[in-house]
Amino acid sequence: MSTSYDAIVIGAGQAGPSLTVRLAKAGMRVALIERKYLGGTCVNTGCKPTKTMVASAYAARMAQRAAEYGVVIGSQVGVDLARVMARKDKVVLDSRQSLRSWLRGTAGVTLMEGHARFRSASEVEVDGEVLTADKIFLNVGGRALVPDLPGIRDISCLTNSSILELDTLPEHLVVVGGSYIGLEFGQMFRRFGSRVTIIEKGSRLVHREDEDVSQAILDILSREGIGFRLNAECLSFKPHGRGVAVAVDCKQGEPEVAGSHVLLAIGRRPNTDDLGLDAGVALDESGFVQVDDQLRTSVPNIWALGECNGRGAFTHTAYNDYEIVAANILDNDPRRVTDRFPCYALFTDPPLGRVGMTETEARESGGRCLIGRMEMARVGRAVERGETDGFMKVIVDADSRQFLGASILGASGDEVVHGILDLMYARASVDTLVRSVPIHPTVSELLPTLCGNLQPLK
Ligand SMILES: Cc1cc2nc3c(=O)[nH]c(=O)nc-3n(C[C@H](O)[C@H](O)[C@H](O)COP(=O)(O)OP(=O)(O)OC[C@H]3O[C@@H](n4cnc5c(N)ncnc54)[C@H](O)[C@@H]3O)c2cc1C
Ligand SMILES: NC(=O)c1ccc[n+]([C@@H]2O[C@H](COP(=O)([O-])OP(=O)(O)OC[C@H]3O[C@@H](n4cnc5c(N)ncnc54)[C@H](O)[C@@H]3O)[C@@H](O)[C@H]2O)c1
Repeated sequence: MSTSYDAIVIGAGQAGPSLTVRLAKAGMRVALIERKYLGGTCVNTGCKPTKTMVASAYAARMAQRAAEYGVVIGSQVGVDLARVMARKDKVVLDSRQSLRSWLRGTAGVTLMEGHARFRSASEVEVDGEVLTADKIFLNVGGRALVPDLPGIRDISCLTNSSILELDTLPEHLVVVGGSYIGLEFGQMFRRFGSRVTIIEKGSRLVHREDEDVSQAILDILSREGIGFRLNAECLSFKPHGRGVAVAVDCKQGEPEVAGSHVLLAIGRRPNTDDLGLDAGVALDESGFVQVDDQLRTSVPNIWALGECNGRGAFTHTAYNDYEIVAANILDNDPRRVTDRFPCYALFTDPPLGRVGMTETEARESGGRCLIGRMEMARVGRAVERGETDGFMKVIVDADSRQFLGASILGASGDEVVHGILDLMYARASVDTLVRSVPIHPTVSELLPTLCGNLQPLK
């Protein structure tokens, strides 16, 4: 016995729910299967809880700096982790609940709880129940990578999910991995009052960024009292007192870091190993589903969206995958993955807003480029806010005069970078920005000045 649908969506992450509703509104009978929490990583263990906690950490930091602003706080500033977590839990639960109401309230949608596994290219099994459909969409996302590092089975180690359940503040949090997850959690817990050491295998933080960006972030976080161990090439763990000792085998410094807690933040792996994909869907060597530019897999009528296809590891890329698939299937609009520009932010304080090429990539491209750079200390609004760390950098094609990329590390950098991103989508010339009249006093108001002083990239 099986139940037939027009479409099956596996995973209620950042693409699945929107696609489900869109297909149902087009008249299809759609089954959406989720094995854990509606909203997937972003809502439950990713963006939403972390940015809610980053907001608490920012409040703590501003309270600690209050005297610099002439604000007097009577007693010592403290952080109540239980209340930080309760605030985070409310934001997460509200979001999950509103998603549930939306899906339950949409005619044509059947929401199923359970783990989905393929039986054949058109049949999926959930807890013994078999579903069939002509069209199947994978939105299964990913989870923290926890490799079998020496000693890891002898200790208790946190991931981005379990750290969100802590009820006491770590005395000394050792973070393994100096990229998005490690830096966001590292700065947050430092501001809550933990001692924090970040261990990174590479020679610098956020290695995808330009060296000046990596260095500036290291300097900013070091000034907040975070310790770093770079070049930690040979990692191992062992129990130590009530905590963990992490052997780092660096070329210099102490060979071991002992902490009360360890957070592993060394990347993600796709949830494709337990889907029964031997039904024929091709994976790459890291387990990501292979897709074409319109997100079709190697099996006709199976699509893969979001992090599991290896074409983006962000909420906005997963959501754009939904837009691409819906446009192709329902609107006869051939949208493609390669239509989008890479963009993301690192939500440290100050944040890093990024779009398009780095300076290094522009140099490697061999094209004729222009570069502009300005320190945040020159930006009036940053001075007024007392947040002058960082700099802005733009890269422009010298021939077309269109933007190739930008790195905005500084106050509101995550927002300011959209001024450049919008112009990239408009295929507009840098001169459009140079001639614009921005609002004073904002950080964005310095973009025309920055872009009016471009130099050849050597
Ligand atoms: C700590 C952290 C912070 C982040 N911060 C940001 C940020 O600020 N901005 C940003 O853009 N991105 C951020 N990300 C990345 C972002 O969360 C992910 O890229 C995004 O959630 C991926 O969405 P997705 O739809 O591909 O998958 P997911 O959101 O992971 O959803 C997949 C869903 O599929 C379900 N599932 C898996 N297998 C099955 C199965 N066999 N049967 C049924 N259900 C299944 C899972 O339970 C899950 O609910 C962050 C990630 C982390 C870990
Ligand atoms: N702000 C955001 O948008 C945001 C925030 C958090 C996470 N994310 C998403 O989550 C994904 C995963 O983030 P991440 O930070 O876990 O992974 P990552 O792949 O970005 O970085 C992993 C880091 O760990 C280091 N590393 C790997 N093995 C190591 C080892 N044995 N010892 C020490 N260091 C080691 C790597 O050199 C690298 O710097 C990102 O790709 C991103 O898409 C996004």
